[in-house]
Amino acid sequence: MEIGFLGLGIMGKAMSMNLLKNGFKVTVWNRTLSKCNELVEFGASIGETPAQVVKKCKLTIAMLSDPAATRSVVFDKDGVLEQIGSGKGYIDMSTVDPETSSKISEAITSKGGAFLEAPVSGSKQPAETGQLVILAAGDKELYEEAIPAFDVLGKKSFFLGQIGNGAKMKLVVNMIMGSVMNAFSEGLVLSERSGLNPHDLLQVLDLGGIANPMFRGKGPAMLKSNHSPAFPLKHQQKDMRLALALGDENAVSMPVAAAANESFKKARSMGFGDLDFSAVYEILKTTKD
Ligand SMILES: NC(=O)C1=CN([C@@H]2O[C@H](COP(=O)(O)OP(=O)(O)OC[C@H]3O[C@@H](n4cnc5c(N)ncnc54)[C@H](OP(=O)(O)O)[C@@H]3O)[C@@H](O)[C@H]2O)C=CC1
Ligand SMILES: O=CCCC(=O)O
Repeated sequence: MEIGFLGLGIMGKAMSMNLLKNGFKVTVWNRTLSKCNELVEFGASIGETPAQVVKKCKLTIAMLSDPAATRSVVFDKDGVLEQIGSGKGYIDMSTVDPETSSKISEAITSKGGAFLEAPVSGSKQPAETGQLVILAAGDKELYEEAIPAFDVLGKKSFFLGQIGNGAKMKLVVNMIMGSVMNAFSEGLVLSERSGLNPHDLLQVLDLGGIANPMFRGKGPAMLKSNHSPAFPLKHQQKDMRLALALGDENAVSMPVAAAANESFKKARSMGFGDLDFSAVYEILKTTKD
């Protein structure tokens, strides 16, 4: 199957590379076109615009930064809408809000195309090793058609029903993750400031009921102030913002998430947006009375 792939950032590059390595023909496009070259070395073709990619491929996947980017790639000149139509499918795997996803769905289906939202849980390494968790919703037939690709990209796919449910699930998961990252960072700083060895804290956490891959994977690097980006902080803050908006719409009080969002905003304002979201630790570490 020939697959189109739009967006070769941290995630898109790893995911499209994985598809290539597993025998799919892939045509790639990225706003900064030079980022396509590395994929070409592994057998990818280049489309010069999103419209060109959709024209060539029956199925096109997008993995873009945020709602503005996903809307632009669909609705702007040379965008997806110019070539989508009957017999073609478009799958947006970016993390966006349900409203953005619905608008894109309406536009694609009104031209006769099929649409699936399919954001993912899992970061750079799971993307490289095909261990993502896929949270799909929308066109069930397109979901079935995409399963061979999803089986390469992920360890488990969920079909969650109507458009918006994939986006909501992803935002809830990342709202929890962002809040936990703040609590974890506060714990690391508190252990250090109160005279404990934070490496001991990591070991204690790992043996108890709240042990998890995030503490295990990121903790040692955080203590060295290594925040090499797997999941950029600016995207985590975007997800907190979108999750808080979902909370507003549903009258759900979320004071913990709101406080976490403030920390991520502060970290962005200090220039940490392109670092890993673990860099929120740095703002807590530098705050003294
Ligand atoms: N990194 C992670 O761990 C995870 C990320 N996600 C989500 O996946 C998506 C991608 O994340 P990630 O790969 O980390 O992000 P990156 O910041 O690494 O990449 C963003 C991509 O979006 C493109 N882009 C940005 N703005 C525009 C625009 N206006 N028009 C066209 N293209 C645009 C960039 O193009 P260019 O190269 O030209 O800048 C790039 O290809 C996000 O929604 C994120 O929340 C989901 C799970 C995990
Ligand atoms: O959206 C990003 C998720 C990152 C992760 O699951 O580690």
